[in-house]
Amino acid sequence: MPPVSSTPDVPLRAFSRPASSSLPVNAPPRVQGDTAGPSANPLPDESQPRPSHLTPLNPPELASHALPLNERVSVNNTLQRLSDVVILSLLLSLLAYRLASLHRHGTTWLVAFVCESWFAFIWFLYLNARWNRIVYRSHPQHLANTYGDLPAVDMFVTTADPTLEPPIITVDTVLSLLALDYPVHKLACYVSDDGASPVTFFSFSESVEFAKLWVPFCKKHGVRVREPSVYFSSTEPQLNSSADFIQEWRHVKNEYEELSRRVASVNNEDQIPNYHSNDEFKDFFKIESKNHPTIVKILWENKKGSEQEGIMPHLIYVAREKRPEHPHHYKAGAMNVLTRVSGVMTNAPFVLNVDCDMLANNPQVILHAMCLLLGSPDEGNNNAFAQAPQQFHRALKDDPFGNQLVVLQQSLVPGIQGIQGPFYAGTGCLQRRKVIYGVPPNGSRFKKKGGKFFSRLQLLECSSKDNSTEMLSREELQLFYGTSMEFMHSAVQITAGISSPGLPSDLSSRVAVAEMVASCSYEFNTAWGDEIGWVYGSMTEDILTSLRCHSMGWRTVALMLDPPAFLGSAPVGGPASLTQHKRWATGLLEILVSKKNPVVSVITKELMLRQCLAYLIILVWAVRSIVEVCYALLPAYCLLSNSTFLPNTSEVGFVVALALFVTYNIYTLVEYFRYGLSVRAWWNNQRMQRIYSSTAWLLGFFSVVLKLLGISDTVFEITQKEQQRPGEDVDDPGRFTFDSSPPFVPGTAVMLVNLWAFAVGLLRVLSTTDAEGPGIGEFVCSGWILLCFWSFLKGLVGRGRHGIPWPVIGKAMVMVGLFLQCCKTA
Ligand SMILES: O=c1ccn([C@@H]2O[C@H](COP(=O)(O)OP(=O)(O)O[C@H]3O[C@H](CO)[C@@H](O)[C@H](O)[C@H]3O)[C@@H](O)[C@H]2O)c(=O)[nH]1
Ligand SMILES: [Mn+2]
Repeated sequence: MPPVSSTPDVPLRAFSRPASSSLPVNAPPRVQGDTAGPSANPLPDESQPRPSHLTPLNPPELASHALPLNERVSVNNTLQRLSDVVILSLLLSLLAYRLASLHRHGTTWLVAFVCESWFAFIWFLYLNARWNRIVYRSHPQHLANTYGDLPAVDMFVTTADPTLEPPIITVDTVLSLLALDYPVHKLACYVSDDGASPVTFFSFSESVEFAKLWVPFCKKHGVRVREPSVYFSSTEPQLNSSADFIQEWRHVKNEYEELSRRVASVNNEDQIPNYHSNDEFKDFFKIESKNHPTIVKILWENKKGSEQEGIMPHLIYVAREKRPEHPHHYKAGAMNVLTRVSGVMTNAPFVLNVDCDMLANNPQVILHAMCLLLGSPDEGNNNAFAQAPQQFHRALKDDPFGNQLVVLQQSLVPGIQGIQGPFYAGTGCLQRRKVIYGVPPNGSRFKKKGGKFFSRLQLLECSSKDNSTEMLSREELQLFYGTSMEFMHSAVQITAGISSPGLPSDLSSRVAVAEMVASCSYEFNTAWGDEIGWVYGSMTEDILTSLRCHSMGWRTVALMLDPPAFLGSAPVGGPASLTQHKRWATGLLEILVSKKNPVVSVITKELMLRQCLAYLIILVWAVRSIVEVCYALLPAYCLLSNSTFLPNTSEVGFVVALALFVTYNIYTLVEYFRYGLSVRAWWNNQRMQRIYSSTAWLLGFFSVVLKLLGISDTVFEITQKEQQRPGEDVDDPGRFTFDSSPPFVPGTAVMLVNLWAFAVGLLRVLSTTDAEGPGIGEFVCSGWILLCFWSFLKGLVGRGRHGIPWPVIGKAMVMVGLFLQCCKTA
């Protein structure tokens, strides 16, 4: 759905829409990428001197008469609130009924009571997060009037494995960033390659020549989607296009096809042309991806005074040092290295980061984001970052793996925005560099000055305001930032808000320093990974880092644009989807059981209570699995042991349970309709929710338990990125696939148990007239679970990737046997 414009009836809160803005909300000025002619770029023409009456203003000093950069709009959601309350009341009524009749029933009622209390708690968390809905509209056309001088932005892209993440995907993503509508000399793009792969490096060095064609082409013709594979596969020149345009279009297309052919033809270093004779590659000779020194390469420098100045932004390749004996902290470690490397090279006050498979889909994305971050405190100066929701391209129809997150995000993000703001999601986010350096928002101080670091940073802040950094000794600064003088200097500029960092124009002179700050011992005895940078200690470093930001008292804002700001790829197939959910559940539980959990931050820091409750929705995923599995086994248990866990049809409680079942499903269904989705998408999400919770989330729970017991550490398993697999599966890519990884075992067991129980229960009903024992409710519930696990049922008879492997079935059988034993002894 168009996220913002679908709410035309909303009352405006803070600003009224200025008469001068005739553009539709958030719509890009031009969307025809295939017609010739310059795009209606809201940026000031860089070649023209600025009119003298437009004085450039620094963000904090924005004049009050300036046209608003954004509007804050609160959405009327009375009906939503009402439905949320109705469902909560039904849940509470059911609980009350259970409590009142507990003495008449056995343990099954107690178990049901505990599970349903948990569900009521979860529902309450959702209710809280959806209560106040806020959306923002941004007006990039007003930026040109207000800001002659836009702040610089460093763009980070991470990749880690050329097999799971084919380099062409990363190259395409980078091309889409380089071509964004933003002054070229204000941008720099840094690529982190955790695989230290010569193939990835080769792909990038090959892409530079094409980028020099692509970036000017996009800007000249106002191309809508600036990722070449998407652009060329979805656009043809229109009939009325000029001959010149068509010729240019063909040329660029051919060059792109040539580039992708060259990149695709290289799978290992032996296939790289002139690999051994080319000096460019000598850093990669004989290195292992997990054991090598830092490699920093300037692929393109937008050099002042050179012939090609301004053709495209800087492009820098970084493979940080890796040694087997040093922990690398996965993506968080990579992001921290990029922060430091860019700090000593370009040191932009804003940082944009995306995952390797997440293309910039809206060329004005940075401009829109700036509208939410610049201006007066009212307008965005107090926002730490602008986060775009995760949206996906080439998404499978009807969301067969329930991982396109449409409803989850559309319903929660505006709600959380009404509290302290959306969470940092690891990708598609423009943030202030000073927030990464642990600087709290203006005027906000910690209630409890526990950490030495923060009081020192405050000291740092006041000392640098009067421009005398001597107040902090070099040793003290080192404790935060590490030993590099150059980096410390750059960090002080950022924390003090000095806008024009006096960095050398010659990037190559900074390579040696960059290599030093990218070494793996650099962070020893510093605040990196804790109070500075991306936070270590969780597989979901994004949420942990997000939590620190909100705990400092920052607000954040969602970047919901139409067309969407960024588009990523959602995993396809059972194994990849479950791997991702397992990592998320693991990482989120790691946060919940750590000292950095939000409950602690509410008490000791500036995290708002309601924001903490919003975080809990996701942090409890792994814990939820235990309850969900219990509840999924409950009907089977009753059918097998001839008992009940639901009120029978003659009791009032039955009506409550039925009403709950019906309202909940109608509520969620209506939600799917509201966002333009189908019944099938709704069902897929309902059933995948049940599948994730008894497979991936459960395994996530156990990996954290093992970590807490010190038995094994948690690992970041990279998601396989979408790849066109010719031949196989093209007709049914949405069909569930299996492999022998552990998450499939509990899922198979839950399915088998319910299958067995349903059959046993049915036989009993047919053979006796006993009025005691399970009733319609237990049958419906067990049948519902079987429907949810239908793909597992099909997996019993499926072949190849569509069949559950025998070892998995075997292990599941053992679990089923144990469960049946429990039912007997009960
Ligand atoms: O050691 C590593 C592992 C991963 N990555 C990169 O991290 C990104 C995300 O990895 P991916 O396997 O695609 O995970 P997703 O589950 O798709 O990512 C989501 O979840 C992650 C946390 O679990 C966040 O970091 C991501 O930003 C968020 O998009 C990719 O660009 C990887 O190249 C690294 O740079 N180094
Ligand atoms: Mn990803």
